[in-house]
Amino acid sequence: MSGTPLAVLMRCMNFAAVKHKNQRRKDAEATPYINHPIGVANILTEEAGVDDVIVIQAALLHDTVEDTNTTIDEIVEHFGHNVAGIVAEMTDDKNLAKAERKRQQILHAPHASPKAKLVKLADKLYNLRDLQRCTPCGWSEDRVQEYFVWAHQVVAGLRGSNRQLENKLDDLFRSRGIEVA
Ligand SMILES: Nc1nc2c(ncn2[C@@H]2O[C@H](COP(=O)(O)OP(=O)(O)O)[C@@H](OP(=O)(O)OP(=O)(O)O)[C@H]2O)c(=O)[nH]1
Ligand SMILES: [Mn+2]
Repeated sequence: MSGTPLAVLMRCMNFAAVKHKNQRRKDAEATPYINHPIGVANILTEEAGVDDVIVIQAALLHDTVEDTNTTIDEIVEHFGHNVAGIVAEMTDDKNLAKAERKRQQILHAPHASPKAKLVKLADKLYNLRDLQRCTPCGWSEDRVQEYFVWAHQVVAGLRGSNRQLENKLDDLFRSRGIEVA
């Protein structure tokens, strides 16, 4: 928590890298998983004009609790309540069946905090671009298209948060034949 903003960000990046060290993305190249949280943080600074360090910290840490053994208490201890709150908002309940988890994301999106909405938009933008880049191992074309349709429904609940990200997401949805309002 203490330290210059730069030191705090490097501590987050290091924490996420250690936590995700054995994970790979689902693409054929098995890209290191850490590329994703770093890429989400980079979208926020480079493409969304975000300069709130709390949001960038949360972006770097956003999948640690959902996808590794990290607990929210650990995030609180190392990075404080503000960051931990956003990470909690980014964490799906893995006890729920997948279809229900996906439904919950659509339902919860409109009620997310403004900072969590920014991270959620950047997360979806990264994942949709990743799907355009290459199909994850074992995914059919239909599954890819279903992810776009579902992401469009989640993004509907996040609108009004960041014009640049929403415009780029809308371009992607249109490229997939999904009508945007
Ligand atoms: N597009 C893409 N996604 C990959 C890849 N490797 C891992 N993922 C992750 O897979 C998740 C989407 O896959 P699903 O089958 O829908 O979800 P699941 O992993 O939770 O079962 C995303 O998780 P998430 O970050 O929690 O996001 P979200 O599901 O909440 O959008 C995404 O980060 C990849 O190579 N390409
Ligand atoms: Mn993610």
